[in-house]
Amino acid sequence: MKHTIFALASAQGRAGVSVIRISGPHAFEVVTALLGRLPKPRFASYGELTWQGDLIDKALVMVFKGPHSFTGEDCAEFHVHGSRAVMDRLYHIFNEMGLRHAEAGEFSRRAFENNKLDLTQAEAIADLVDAESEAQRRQALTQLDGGLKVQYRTWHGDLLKILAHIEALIDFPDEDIPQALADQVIGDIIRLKSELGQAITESKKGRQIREGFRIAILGQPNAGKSSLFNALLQTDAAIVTPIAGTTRDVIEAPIHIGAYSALIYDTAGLRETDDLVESEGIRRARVRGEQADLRIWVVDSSQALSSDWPQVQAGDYLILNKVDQSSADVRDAIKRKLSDLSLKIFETDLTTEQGVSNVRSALQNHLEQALSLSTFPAATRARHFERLRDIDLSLERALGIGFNVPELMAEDIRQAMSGFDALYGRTDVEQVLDHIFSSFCIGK
Ligand SMILES: Nc1nc2c(ncn2[C@@H]2O[C@H](COP(=O)(O)OP(=O)(O)OP(=O)(O)O)[C@@H](O)[C@H]2O)c(=O)[nH]1
Ligand SMILES: [K+]
Ligand SMILES: [Mg+2]
Repeated sequence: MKHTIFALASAQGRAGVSVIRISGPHAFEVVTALLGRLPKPRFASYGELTWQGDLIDKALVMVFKGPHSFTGEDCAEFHVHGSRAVMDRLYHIFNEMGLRHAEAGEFSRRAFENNKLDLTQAEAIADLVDAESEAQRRQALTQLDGGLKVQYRTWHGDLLKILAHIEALIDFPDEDIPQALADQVIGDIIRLKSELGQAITESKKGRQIREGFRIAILGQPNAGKSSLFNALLQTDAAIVTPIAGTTRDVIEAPIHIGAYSALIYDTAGLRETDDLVESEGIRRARVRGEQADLRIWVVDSSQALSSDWPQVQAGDYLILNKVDQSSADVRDAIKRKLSDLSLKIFETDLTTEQGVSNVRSALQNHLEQALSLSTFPAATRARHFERLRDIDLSLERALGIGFNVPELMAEDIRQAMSGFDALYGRTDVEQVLDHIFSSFCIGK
């Protein structure tokens, strides 16, 4: 028989009220033992929790009868005063009663095993708990609501129909295959493949929303990169000095921009150097630049641009900094030199933060455009992206083979279908499930 498990469902630490959740076959016995009665399911009931004649706390108690509960098992919630002492005493009693403290993600895992959630929804719970930005919250909620599940089921159903048609056609000798039906099958695969292609593109945005849009600040030493980093974050997290080569490691900080979460990176100034430490910092800076979703180049506009600079690409931002020390003519010359690249150019004086608000509002517009989703919800995790890509490849193969060898085509369609099974968690091996649920927090 399954263990009855318990865990704090609310945040750790001292609080006005803390919620302890228990789930499993003995949940109701525990409530009856402590409260002296079993409240009507789904109704809050206030009373004294006592154990062996000792009053533990006064609490609000709710019970949920399985399968009409989060985990699908009998569940109970104790809303107690959130002190260390109350918690310690209750945990001790639960242990005495033979309950076990839940592992990370164990409540959600039980919900999944009892078919209360599929894997996409379980993942959405973890995301919702972790959500910091408005976009992350919306995305997780849509997914929890079954947005991805419904989409995947629809595609899975389409594949099933396609497979049934192919199997019907397998029985025809080549020359007798009804062409209209064969054409329809091919047309259906092409349509599905294009929808999938769109989902794969969107899943990149989904990941940027979930993990944070990565913005790298790059440029030569002393251009003012760390000054910009600090100005955007309104902190002094990065060291700013007149010494070229001050920043060595990549400094990363989360930043909220409108409804979105982003990660911003300050990096070492790019130059030729014999210094071992600095050159490692520069290597890391370049890597960040390549991986970034957006690059912001900072230039000291009072200095002439060296010939090997900048390595800007279309779509990058260019900050002409130190306008207090440069002339408009020089800045215009730089702009002319770079005019064939489509860059967004800004002028700043970072000692007074002049021009920073323009950069900030451009970033907000940029994220709103880059991350607006056409088909909501988007797949947000690498796991989804990889599976969708595999499914797409199976369809590609099926189209390549066509009705030359319908048996092989059917096999590819079956493979695509099993990709969706894995996405809802129907066929995934234990290991994958362990991996996914262990990343949850305890009490979820
Ligand atoms: N006059 C003037 N000085 C600035 C401006 N922005 C930054 N500085 C100064 O330029 C120097 C270098 O600034 P940092 O922000 O450390 O430059 P960095 O690009 O991070 O430099 P490294 O980390 O060494 O590559 C500091 O002394 C800043 O105070 C500006 O707009 N005008
Ligand atoms: K510096
Ligand atoms: Mg710096």
